[in-house]
Amino acid sequence: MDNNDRLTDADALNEKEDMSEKSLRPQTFDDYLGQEKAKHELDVYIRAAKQRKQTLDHVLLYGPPGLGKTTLAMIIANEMGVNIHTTTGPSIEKSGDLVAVLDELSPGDVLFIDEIHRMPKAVEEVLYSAMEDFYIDIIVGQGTESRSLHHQLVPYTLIGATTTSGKLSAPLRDRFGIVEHMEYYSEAELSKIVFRSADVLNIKIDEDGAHELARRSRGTPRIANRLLKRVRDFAQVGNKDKIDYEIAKSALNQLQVDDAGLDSLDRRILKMMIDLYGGGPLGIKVIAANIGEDQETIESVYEPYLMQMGFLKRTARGRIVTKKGYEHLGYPYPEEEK
Ligand SMILES: Nc1ncnc2c1ncn2[C@@H]1O[C@H](COP(=O)(O)OP(=O)(O)OP(=O)(O)O)[C@@H](O)[C@H]1O
Ligand SMILES: [Mg+2]
Repeated sequence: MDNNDRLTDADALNEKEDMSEKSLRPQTFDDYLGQEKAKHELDVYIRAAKQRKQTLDHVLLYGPPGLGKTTLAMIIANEMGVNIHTTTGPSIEKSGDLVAVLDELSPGDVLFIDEIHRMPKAVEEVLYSAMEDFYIDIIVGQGTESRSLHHQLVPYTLIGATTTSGKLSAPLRDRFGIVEHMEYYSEAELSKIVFRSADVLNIKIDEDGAHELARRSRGTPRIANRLLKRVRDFAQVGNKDKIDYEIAKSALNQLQVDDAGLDSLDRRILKMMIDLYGGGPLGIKVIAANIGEDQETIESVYEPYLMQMGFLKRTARGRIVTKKGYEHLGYPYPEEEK
């Protein structure tokens, strides 16, 4: 099965969906639901920076896809009253690309680098001084003729986003004054997000319908929004003018999202571990090889949610399926020592 088509895949969207995401994207802290800790801290730092008439310190946002990192970066720029320039780690191939991006900034602007852990090492090293002291040493000429030019930059705020902070080198990580971890959303928060999105998209949904969607959205707003649109299709075709519990439930079942929000690939991981390896312990490489997904995706997308749900546990010897995981799949739990 092509994993890019998976409904609960929170990763990058095609352009069409991205367009409608824009209208769903909250613009202010008030509209940005959940993430109370990050929101509160950022609100304090932003107000303090504004009072001092300084740029905001560099911010690192990390957490699984679809939890609102890009949205939060845009809100930060918005609340600071500055422009945001957006790029991605892998698209900055050479240090020259980075210089070009930095030279476009006006004083105080936000530079948002998505997937910052995938920036080439050579570029990353140039970024160190650009972050710390707002300058870059540019090497001109070749061999013995080469010399370095001190290139001054305007003060700016770098916001980096990454799905796993462990992928970031220590020197880069240390240069972020503010580090915020994005949490999975609670059902109550996701319900509110579903209501807000339904309102924006002109979809009628009742309390129980919204709750059912929220419960099965992997704690992830992007998935909640996507499921909402698909469930609306089922409601429309079934001649219902409002999404209620029954429609939400039957649509989500047809979409193969189970009542813990697990999709077919989540379940395949657990099943494989039980059927082939007695529930573990298993190394991440073996899991990735058996599932046919790359290790980074397993580690940043699937594993965090399975662990959050308590279906998977990390031990010193590797990953194991928990009793709760066995029970969720309807397998008997082998009671000997695990
Ligand atoms: N706190 C929130 N409140 C309401 N809607 C939200 C919130 N966070 C995210 N969303 C919705 O979820 C969508 C995805 O969020 P966003 O693109 O910011 O995620 P991301 O963390 O940047 O994901 P990725 O790692 O894939 O880049 C947004 O378009 C928005 O509609
Ligand atoms: Mg993003």
